[in-house]
Amino acid sequence: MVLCAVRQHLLRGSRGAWARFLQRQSRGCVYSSVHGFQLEEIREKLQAFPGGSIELLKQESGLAVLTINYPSRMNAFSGSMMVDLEERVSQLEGWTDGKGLIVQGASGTFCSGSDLNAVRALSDPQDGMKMCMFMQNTLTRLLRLPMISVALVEGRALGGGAELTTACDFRLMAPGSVIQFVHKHMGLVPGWGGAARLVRIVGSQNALKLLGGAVKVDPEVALQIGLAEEVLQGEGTGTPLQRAENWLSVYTKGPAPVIQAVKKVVLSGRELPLSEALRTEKDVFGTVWGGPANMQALASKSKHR
Ligand SMILES: CCCC(=O)SCCNC(=O)CCNC(=O)[C@H](O)C(C)(C)COP(=O)(O)OP(=O)(O)OC[C@H]1O[C@@H](n2cnc3c(N)ncnc32)[C@H](O)[C@@H]1OP(=O)(O)O
Repeated sequence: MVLCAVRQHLLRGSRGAWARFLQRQSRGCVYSSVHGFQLEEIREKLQAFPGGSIELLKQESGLAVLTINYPSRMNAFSGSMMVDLEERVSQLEGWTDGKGLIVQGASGTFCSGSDLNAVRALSDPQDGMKMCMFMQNTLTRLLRLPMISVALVEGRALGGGAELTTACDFRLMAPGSVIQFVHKHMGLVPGWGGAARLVRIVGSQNALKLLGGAVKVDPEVALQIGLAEEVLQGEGTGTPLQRAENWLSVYTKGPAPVIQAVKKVVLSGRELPLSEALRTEKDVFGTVWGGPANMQALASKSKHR
């Protein structure tokens, strides 16, 4: 089992509840050496397909912006960007002040999936499986970050790009944007965990329609089926990113330990059997009970009218 320094840190001290949750969930990853997954080997293979980057901007407010940046290929994922993403997720795992995350694409479009040049070169099934395991691990860790995450979809989210949106807690769509699981047209199914997550977000009937028909999902349909939370209307009220930040700020207002605890209890409820989820909730509760925010609220005799 490869365990990065950040997650080793999480396994210690005051973050015991979260550490136990991650332990139960294979330390946040799905695959390890037990499954034939060799992190360094696949990293090296992916690095052979360079281009683009994944930018991370952490703000003092506790909000971070992750940008998929390869505009000349409509922000397709090169191999080196897959490695970049894994590194950025590690940085976010170690961010004690983090409360919220927005994932966006550069230059007004989200992401057109994996870079078809890399896909062609990695068309051997064994390589495909390795890439798939690598991205499943990374996107699972992204979804399990102890902060509230939003995919800001402008332009197109295609293939792996559509899968990436499902690794966030919420999806906000700009007018005219599209989420499309184009895999069927490529003779594929999702491999980055997008199908499993999509079923949990929109239900199996809707997921079957979206994957089976490679349907172009516009914001209105996305709202109807619960894929998107909101369409970011409002010309003249700032950029889509500013509007997404405003939307997210409602949920990230307050001290980081409390926001992180909220995400942790929801995540354990979503992922664990009830008895285990209840035990995790108790553990997380113990980290905020009698904590600074709790004591301050009690001292100010707050009323919730
Ligand atoms: C498990 C993962 C599964 C996957 O993700 S498989 C990949 C699924 N994605 C795709 O098949 C997207 C293919 N691309 C397209 O359909 C179109 O390029 C797209 C995104 C609708 C944009 O169309 P247009 O606006 O007409 O622009 P365009 O086609 O001229 O594209 C601009 C430049 O971007 C490139 N591009 C777009 N998507 C790419 C991709 N995924 N991999 C590699 N290159 C890609 C495209 O080749 C073009 O480059 P160039 O200007 O011809 O050098």
